[in-house]
Amino acid sequence: MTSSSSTSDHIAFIGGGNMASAIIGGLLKQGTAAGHIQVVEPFEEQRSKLKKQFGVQTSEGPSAQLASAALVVWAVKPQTFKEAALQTRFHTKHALHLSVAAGIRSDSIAHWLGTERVVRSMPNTPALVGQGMTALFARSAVTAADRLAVERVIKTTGEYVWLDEETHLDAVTAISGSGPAYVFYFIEAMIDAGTGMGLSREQAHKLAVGTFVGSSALARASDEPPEILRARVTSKGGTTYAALTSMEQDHVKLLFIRAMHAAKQRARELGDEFGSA
Ligand SMILES: NC(=O)c1ccc[n+]([C@@H]2O[C@H](COP(=O)([O-])OP(=O)(O)OC[C@H]3O[C@@H](n4cnc5c(N)ncnc54)[C@H](OP(=O)(O)O)[C@@H]3O)[C@@H](O)[C@H]2O)c1
Ligand code: PRO
Repeated sequence: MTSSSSTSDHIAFIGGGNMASAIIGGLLKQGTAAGHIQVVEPFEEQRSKLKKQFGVQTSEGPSAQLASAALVVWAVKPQTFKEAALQTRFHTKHALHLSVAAGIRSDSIAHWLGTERVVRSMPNTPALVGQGMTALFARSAVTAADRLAVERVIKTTGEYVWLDEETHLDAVTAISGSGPAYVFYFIEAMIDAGTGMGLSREQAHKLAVGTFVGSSALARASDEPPEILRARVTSKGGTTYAALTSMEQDHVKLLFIRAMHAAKQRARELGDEFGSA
């Protein structure tokens, strides 16, 4: 840390919604004291939930107390980032800043906060169970010690990868940031199909979720690419072949790829729309 930075291990979250909760959950599970976490969250109901679920300190708006935070995690929506930053910047001058916001570029964040010590990230909600995937990008002024401080937080939520190019964060957003929603969408479809075929919802849920968990574990453990793993399931003239042929005829893969391009495009638009200086 630089001489001007806070040396405490206190962390402040600006915005205490879904993503902040997922990271806070990871931090607490890995032994961070709840008293070392403060959350600025304007929504009363959400503040009560955070206090009840995690025992962290909360406040409705930014205050001088934020000065004790060595790290400030920005977990507000892209649409409200600028407003929140301008309200908060006076109290967080000496902190290192970590943004999880989609699209908002580090140039904007550094400008709004008046500091170059900004790391941008794209986590995902499996962080809540310690199985998140996060990509990180550091501005050039971010020191090795700052990177370590960020890694200490992010590794409580799962795995991470550093990116050399900030623009790649938009692709990460489309793949792993939004990715859990695609997985849940396919799980939903499998449950709907299963119940439509006469299984109970409970049975279909167990089968669908277990299939995703098992297949992901197999893909991770295997040296072979997913095409080969898929081929092993697909007996000639069998049931999987029938399903995959149906999907190919309906261009499911193409449409799915197109959907991820739409997500990437939206990340870029969010940066353009809400990230101006
Ligand atoms: N959810 C994900 O899977 C995910 C994954 C990766 C990255 N992200 C990013 O994480 C950020 C937060 O997303 P989210 O899903 O956690 O959204 P969210 O659940 O809506 O949380 C954002 C919270 O910030 C609060 N807020 C609004 N203005 C504020 C201010 N001035 N100061 C402090 N807090 C304020 C909101 O309160 P109100 O509701 O009262 O406005 C809300 O509770 C976004 O930038 C998103 O791109 C999300
Ligand atoms: N959730 C945020 C969004 O939908 C960013 C990635 C996941 O915009």
